[in-house]
Amino acid sequence: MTKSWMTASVMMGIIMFVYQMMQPIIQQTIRPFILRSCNRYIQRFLACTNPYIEISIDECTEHHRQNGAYVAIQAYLRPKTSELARSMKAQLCPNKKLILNMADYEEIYDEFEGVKIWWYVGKTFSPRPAAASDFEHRHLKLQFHRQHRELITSSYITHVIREGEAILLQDRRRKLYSNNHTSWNRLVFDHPVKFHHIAMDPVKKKEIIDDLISFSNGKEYYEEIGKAWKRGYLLYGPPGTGKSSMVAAMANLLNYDIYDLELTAVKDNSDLRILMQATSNKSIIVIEDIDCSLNITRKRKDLVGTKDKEVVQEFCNPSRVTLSGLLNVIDGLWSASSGERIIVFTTNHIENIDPALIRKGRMDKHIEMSYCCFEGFKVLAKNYLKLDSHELFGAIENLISENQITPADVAEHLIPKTMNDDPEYCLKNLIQALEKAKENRLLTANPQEETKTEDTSEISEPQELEEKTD
Ligand SMILES: Nc1ncnc2c1ncn2[C@@H]1O[C@H](COP(=O)(O)OP(=O)(O)OP(=O)(O)O)[C@@H](O)[C@H]1O
Ligand SMILES: [Mg+2]
Repeated sequence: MTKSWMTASVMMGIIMFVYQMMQPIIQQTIRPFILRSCNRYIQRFLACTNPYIEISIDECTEHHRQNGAYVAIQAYLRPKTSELARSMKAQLCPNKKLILNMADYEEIYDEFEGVKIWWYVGKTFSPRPAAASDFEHRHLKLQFHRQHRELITSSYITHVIREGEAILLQDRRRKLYSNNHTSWNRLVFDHPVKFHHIAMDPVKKKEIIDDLISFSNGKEYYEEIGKAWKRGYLLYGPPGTGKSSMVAAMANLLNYDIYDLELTAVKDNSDLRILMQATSNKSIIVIEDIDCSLNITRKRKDLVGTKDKEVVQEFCNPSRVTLSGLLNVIDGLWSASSGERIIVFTTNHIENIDPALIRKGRMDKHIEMSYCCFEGFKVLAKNYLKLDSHELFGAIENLISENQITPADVAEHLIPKTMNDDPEYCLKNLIQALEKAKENRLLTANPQEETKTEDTSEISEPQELEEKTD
């Protein structure tokens, strides 16, 4: 009996000794291993019982940059936030628009193809922030039932980001860039003109709008046919017929920036290449008065010695940009970039432009901006006088069909000059000007019948215009 007690005591002593020896190993490896295994089983158990999946989108990337996906999702959620959230954060944008985002820890739901999805704004804190701004880390968490995993990961997230980007594009302030030798200066582009302000044949206007919209929605189509996603427009017509206004209306319709390229400020072809490469997608690159910008007019040699304003300008022009340089840069830009771009040339003298510059494929659509027609007048009367009809419209219709008057001239007569100028007064003003122009035209056609000489109409007559434009 005593012997067995002694053996047991020795055994206990050995066990205690071995345990003491093993303790550090148990603490450092075995215990964490057991805990990790338990944790994994707990996680698995929870995953079996919790059917929801979460996706987290951080506000900033690892390099402390703003995460584009977060910004786009936030924009997508804005309409739902203002409708559903109970706690929101208000922010004033540079365009003076108030936007509402979800406040921290707020949750809202969304629905996609009949599936319910929850969005939640979470926040974590850095124990050792590198900077004060690094202390908080916000994230958006998306939660959905696991049976919709395929739909959410393959379609919903793409849909959210695409929609969010479209909202951001709509909200952003567009830019107007103008160039010096090799760089662009940026201004906010706030021109208010829209297509409904443009006076022109309504059928032609609709055709242009449709063309622009189908271009801007044509990413897949252009990919499919293997063509760079670009389109060229040539706007031609007399001064004051709305060419520059049309470019602004195009930018407003498509939400594009405008690069107003002044070729006379560009030293040579290589500087032109640098400038063109610095333009961004979703933009209109416009070269105004292309025929006077460069030494590229077709009749340059024939015109030497004349007093034509453009010819003088042409020979004073220090730019060494050439026609072939311009063609190479345009074609190079188109073939090097797949982005959405429009290039517009405007001119008063289409006949002076080298056909190579405006051939189809470079300038896909040639749009003539011409004198004001009656439909155009109605647009201007609506814009300036808020008139849809008036008893004087009949007289104006007849007079407009007999005269060539630019929309700029019509606008000038319609615009009230004082607070007391009512719409009828402005219409009478226009009628008077049109009658004077008609009289003038008849006199010029038949000088013998000259009776009055004091006419000083501001309206351009066809003969005068031809003199100016030749
Ligand atoms: N078609 C038009 N529709 C509405 N307004 C027009 C139109 N054409 C001209 N205007 C008015 O006349 C002003 C001058 O027009 P705009 O500068 O667009 O003409 P333009 O064709 O570019 O002339 P230019 O050949 O001299 O550059 C505009 O600000 C606008 O108020
Ligand atoms: Mg213009």
